[in-house]
Amino acid sequence: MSALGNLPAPEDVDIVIPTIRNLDFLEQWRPFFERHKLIIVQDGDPSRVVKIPEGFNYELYNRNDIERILGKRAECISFKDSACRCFGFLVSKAKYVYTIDDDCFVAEDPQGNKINALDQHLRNISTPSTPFFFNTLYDPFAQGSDFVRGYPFSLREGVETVVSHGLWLNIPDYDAPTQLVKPAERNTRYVNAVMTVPKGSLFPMCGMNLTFNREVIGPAMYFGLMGHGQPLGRYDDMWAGWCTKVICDHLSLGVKTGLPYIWHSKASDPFTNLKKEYKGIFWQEEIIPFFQSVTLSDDCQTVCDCYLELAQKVRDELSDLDPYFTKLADAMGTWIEAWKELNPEAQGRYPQK
Ligand SMILES: O=c1ccn([C@@H]2O[C@H](COP(=O)(O)OP(=O)(O)O[C@H]3OC[C@H](O)[C@H](O)[C@H]3O)[C@@H](O)[C@H]2O)c(=O)[nH]1
Ligand SMILES: [Mn+2]
Repeated sequence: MSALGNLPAPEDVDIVIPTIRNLDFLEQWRPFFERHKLIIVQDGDPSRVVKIPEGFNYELYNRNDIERILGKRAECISFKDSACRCFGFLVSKAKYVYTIDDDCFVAEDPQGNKINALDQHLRNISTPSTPFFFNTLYDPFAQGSDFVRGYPFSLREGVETVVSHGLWLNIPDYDAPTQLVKPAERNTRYVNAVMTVPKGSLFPMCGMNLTFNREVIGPAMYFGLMGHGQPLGRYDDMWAGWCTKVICDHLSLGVKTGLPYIWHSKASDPFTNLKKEYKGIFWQEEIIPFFQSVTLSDDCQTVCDCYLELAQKVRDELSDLDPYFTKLADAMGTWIEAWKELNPEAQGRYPQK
């Protein structure tokens, strides 16, 4: 089946970029980005001037803006960590968000064509996902693909796709221990596939090259408390991904991963990363079984309701692991309060079925 949904209009897609750098990388993306609004979340010193190439339509927010807009609720937005990007999700008014790191450039496919990552994400998210039964020819809605023999016809309609997770050539998104033992490893494998993450399976969501339906799953895309004053780093996107996937499974919404690729240019320091990650490396051995065992009640009416129920479960079941999880559960609640105040129209509806 090659049903390619109608791609969203430029005004329906905002691009959120967290940054402690300058944004020269945008020059490479200009053909693909310049019709979209950029929401730039400037982390670190708010007095630093961020150089933004001419010709882009952007909103720029620094820590002072975050505190001005959110007041006391700003405490749920991380400082000195890329997790700050979720503030951009909060203030966007677009149906879709694409978030990308400022050291990610336009990649080329094996034929040497420049990859319009945003276009591929929008194709992914504009066609259904198939979480209930794995299609061995990958995404059946991609051009030149279909459902294979034996695939139940009753399941071929699929479900609404709300997340499209892209990948990275050159510097892969490895954790610090892997970076340390494989410092020279570069990802040169271009796998031409998009697939649905099956229902009941979690996945490590990376925020480097990610698109989602903000109106539906935005409330679950809280990049957890990291960075300054927190015991953890580099688990912000992972936390958002685990919460999102549990809620998507509950609401029969779809998550796809695979194409598009971007070219990730900078390997961050593995020793710094180890200091940020190390608690997460053993905590996640308890966190993953928690998310795998979570069941959400049927009377949750919206993603916001699901998220608040999930936050309560975090508070009840993970606080013995470390008091941090009580703080994180509180921050999840604050996030939803801020979301509801700034986005009353986007509570994350149940699928209309
Ligand atoms: O304190 C900070 C540090 C960075 N940023 C911005 O976040 C983006 C990612 O930063 P960087 O490329 O230095 O980190 P990586 O290790 O490559 O990124 C991975 O780990 C962190 C995130 O989860 C990220 O998505 C992963 O890919 C970049 O735009 C920095 O400017 C920041 O805002 N504050
Ligand atoms: Mn990077």
